[in-house]
Amino acid sequence: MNNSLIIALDFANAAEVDQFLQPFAGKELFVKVGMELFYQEGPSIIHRLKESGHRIFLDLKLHDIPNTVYSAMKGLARMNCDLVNVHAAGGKEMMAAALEGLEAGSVSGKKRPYCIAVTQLTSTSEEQMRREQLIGVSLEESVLHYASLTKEAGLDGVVCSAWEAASIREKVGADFLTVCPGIRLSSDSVGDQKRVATPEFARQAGVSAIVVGRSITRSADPLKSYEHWMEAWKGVHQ
Ligand SMILES: O=c1ccn([C@@H]2O[C@H](COP(=O)(O)O)[C@@H](O)[C@H]2O)c(=O)[nH]1
Repeated sequence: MNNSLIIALDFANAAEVDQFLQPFAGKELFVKVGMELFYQEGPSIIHRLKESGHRIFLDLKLHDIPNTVYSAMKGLARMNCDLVNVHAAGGKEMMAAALEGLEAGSVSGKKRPYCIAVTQLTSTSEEQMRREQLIGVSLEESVLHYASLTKEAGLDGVVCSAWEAASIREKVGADFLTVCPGIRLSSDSVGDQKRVATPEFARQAGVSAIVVGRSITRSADPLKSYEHWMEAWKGVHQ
């Protein structure tokens, strides 16, 4: 899990995924399947990606009452993904239920998937959080609070921006996963993301894994772009 670059497969259907993955034939990637793709293709896309040897982050960000999340996670566990997630805003009881569901549904003899919680979306700014969520502390304090709740619920880590990763590691522990989207090269457009960071910054902050979508998936040459990203991200890890 550590030092991974996870490609966000934000595509409308399996045909688009196949087209994107064509130049990567023979490479074993770490990919993220989110709502857009999963809601169209369902579990079959997970099975296909697994058959090709890819590791999978199933990014469905569950957020509901504990009983519902327990049952949903029990079902998702059967797909044997590597990483799944919930929203920390659902609360400690909901997060603990997610973990119980995962353990109950996991394929026998296999380790359950890692389970992490979204703190504040990387598309949320501090000003927006204060105004819309009526949270009266700084964004970093809010993220740290959610990270502590997540740890207390027994989960493996959080989704956060690279800006909060070092404080989270300091507060919650170095083995607690920090999975960070909102990563951009300095030449990339930021789009809808608010808390962005470069891969170099993420690496220096000790981030466990970065999630990269459009910078690779929308590039004219995705394989070249991926290799460039791997160099920027992994360079110093080697
Ligand atoms: O806080 C979050 C949680 C999830 N995401 C997801 O990551 C990717 C980022 O894609 P880019 O194209 O690199 O912006 C996307 O799938 C989001 O759903 C996030 O960005 N922030």
